[in-house]
Amino acid sequence: MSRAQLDKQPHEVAAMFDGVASKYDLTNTVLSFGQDRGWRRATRSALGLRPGDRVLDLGAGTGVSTEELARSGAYAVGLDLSLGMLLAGRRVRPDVPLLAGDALRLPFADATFDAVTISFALRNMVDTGAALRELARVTRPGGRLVVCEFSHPTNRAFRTAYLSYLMRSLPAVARAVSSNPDAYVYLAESIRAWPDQAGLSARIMESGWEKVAWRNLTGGVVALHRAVRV
Ligand SMILES: C[S@@+](CC[C@H](N)C(=O)[O-])C[C@H]1O[C@@H](n2cnc3c(N)ncnc32)[C@H](O)[C@@H]1O
Repeated sequence: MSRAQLDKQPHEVAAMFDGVASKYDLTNTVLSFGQDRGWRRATRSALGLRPGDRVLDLGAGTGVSTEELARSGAYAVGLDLSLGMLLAGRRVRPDVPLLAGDALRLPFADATFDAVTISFALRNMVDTGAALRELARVTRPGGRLVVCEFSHPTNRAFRTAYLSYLMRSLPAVARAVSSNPDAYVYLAESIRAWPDQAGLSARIMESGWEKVAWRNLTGGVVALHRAVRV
């Protein structure tokens, strides 16, 4: 897959997720060996939410990540570009507020949220810096950001085994489970091309955020980056 194919335009990304929406939650749990639940709990905990806080879950998809945030007693709202993902979410999570919209033009006033978060979606955005700046715009000064995203395992032997799983086994498993296996070839390629923990940290710092720190989950398969709105 070429770099050009990885740089998908927003309507192409939305169409790709429309195609996997019906089995998205199940496929995630299978491909991550059930680790996804722990990653979502860790994201909620890193946000330090208090009851009544307003939190935006950007790239919420089916609302599986938004639902976890609401467990803290915060008012959690999800936003996504793919109507297919939102409709699939509406069917199984009718109580989770989910809105249609684009990360680069969020339909919220400045400083609306106490906290913002994005799980496994920043990697899909054509302009990462612009999405992070737009998240900063809708967050109050001192508000928190947590990015939960695939990253790069730190142990060399584990990294080699993981890359083999990513590039060989994952597309094969996706062929058996998913309604759109090509989307999982894109997933593997986009993870490999994504910046490492320090690289993403630098990008966040350049985009309206300070006090950036990260924590690896599952040996660095996923990293949680925390930051505070300048
Ligand atoms: C891998 S899913 C993540 C869903 C959910 N957050 C989770 O943790 O499972 C990525 C989501 O990002 C959404 N997305 C990609 N680009 C977007 C954009 N520009 N604006 C809003 N959502 C976007 C996609 O439609 C997709 O539903």
